[in-house]
Amino acid sequence: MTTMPKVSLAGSSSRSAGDLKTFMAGVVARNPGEPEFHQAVQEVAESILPFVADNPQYRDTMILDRMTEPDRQISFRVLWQDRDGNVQMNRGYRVQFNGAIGPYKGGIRFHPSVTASVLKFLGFEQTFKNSLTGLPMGGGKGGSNFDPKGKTDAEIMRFCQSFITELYRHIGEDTDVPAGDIGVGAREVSYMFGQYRRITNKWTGVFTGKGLDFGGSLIRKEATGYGAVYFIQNMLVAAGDSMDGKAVCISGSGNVATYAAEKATQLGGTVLTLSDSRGTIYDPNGITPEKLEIVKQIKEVERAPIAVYADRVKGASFHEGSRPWGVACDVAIPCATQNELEAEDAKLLIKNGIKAVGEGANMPSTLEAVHMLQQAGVMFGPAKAVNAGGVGVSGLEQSQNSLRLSWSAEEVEDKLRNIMASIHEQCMMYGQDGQYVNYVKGANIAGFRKVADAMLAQGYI
Ligand SMILES: NC(=O)C1=CN([C@@H]2O[C@H](COP(=O)(O)OP(=O)(O)OC[C@H]3O[C@@H](n4cnc5c(N)ncnc54)[C@H](OP(=O)(O)O)[C@@H]3O)[C@@H](O)[C@H]2O)C=CC1
Ligand SMILES: O=C(O)CCC(=O)C(=O)O
Repeated sequence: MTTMPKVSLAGSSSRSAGDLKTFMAGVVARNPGEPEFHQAVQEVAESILPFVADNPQYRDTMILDRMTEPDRQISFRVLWQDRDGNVQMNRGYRVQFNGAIGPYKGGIRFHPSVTASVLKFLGFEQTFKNSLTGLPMGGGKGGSNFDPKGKTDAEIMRFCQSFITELYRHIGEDTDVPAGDIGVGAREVSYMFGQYRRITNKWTGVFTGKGLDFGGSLIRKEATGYGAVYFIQNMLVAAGDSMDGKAVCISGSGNVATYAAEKATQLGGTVLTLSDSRGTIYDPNGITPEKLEIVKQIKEVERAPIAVYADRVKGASFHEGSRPWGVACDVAIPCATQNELEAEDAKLLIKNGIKAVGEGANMPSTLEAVHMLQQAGVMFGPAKAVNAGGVGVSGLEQSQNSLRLSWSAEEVEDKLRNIMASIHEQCMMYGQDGQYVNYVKGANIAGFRKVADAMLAQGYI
């Protein structure tokens, strides 16, 4: 039997096993000025460090420290021409966070708030999430501070083409397979895929979330929202309850929010809210399937603000600048962006008798809010488990592309349901704390083990 020598890292002072404060001091020293990344690492470290302390093969190799360091990250200049003929410049990024268990996989985000810190937090989270799906996918994330809002279709296309003219050399079906995220849907993925194909003269499954006529998978568009609600349904069933008859508050009105609302309604819930960066719409009568078609028309076709819903639907109101969390509900599904559910919001939810929170967005709750909800005994599903259905179906899209096959919607949704049930089981296995299931701990430990074991088996990587 061989023994691994101990590893030390620049910026990591020696610490006793399980010492969160010293661990985080090392992370902050190595990654200054990256608050979102620090937050994501801390959320993981809080539950993993005690587990690592009990397992010498992880403790002595400092594997968690190693997992906080991306395999590589690149940033590049993106020049594009606007509608008036002016040259505009943005910054593009790809963080290839961890490739131990498969090709890098994760979305591309176009939003003015994109920074290296935001993409590192997303790539770190993605590594654990992809591990939980059971599919061979490493973690990555990319994007740009480009703001697609108000841009013409031609401007979007020129930006996507320019972005890929640099990024194409770093991605590939067996290397790194991007997809959509905030500000990047089928339109943007298709422009990027087209430019990749033009440059390389290859048709490969290098992107997921493509158009259905050229390799996209049925149910990919719906997968993140549907998967989130399947996960929440699993949590409720495990507690002897179900989604049926529940009042549901959802934030956001993009891809994840829309299809979370659709599935929650199909399972018997009543969706009361949606939102966007301008405010919240409240519909006390519930957003029925017919009204959800109005939402899709507003958001997917007209690309207009969700406030328009209140102009078109009798009884609905728009609340400028407010979040949905003050509306009394049984289930809350934050589906917009990071840190959109803070301590004050958690307090309101608890006061109004919330039963379950499932994170559809990535890291939508602050650490303080998570702790408050857990201490109040609320079922809390973390993003890396709850929203893993999107990347799960992306993995299925990769399989279909490799096989040169297309599966039916029923077949894909069946597999999605199984993936979400399996993630729920893994969380239960590692997260049971007496009567309470700590899904944060469960998801972190289950996701961590597979990646850590793969890294250790592959040597010093
Ligand atoms: N798409 C996917 O498959 C997956 C997405 N996710 C995560 O889900 C979340 C939503 O992504 P997705 O639905 O794809 O993105 P979309 O771009 O389709 O929608 C984003 C929604 O969030 C709102 N939003 C964005 N930023 C803010 C903000 N600062 N404050 C309030 N509202 C905001 C947007 O409003 P507005 O239009 O006004 O900006 C919009 O309604 C993200 O965290 C993403 O990382 C996770 C897994 C997979
Ligand atoms: O489908 C994918 O590859 C990525 C989805 C994603 O970006 C995410 O899970 O946050």
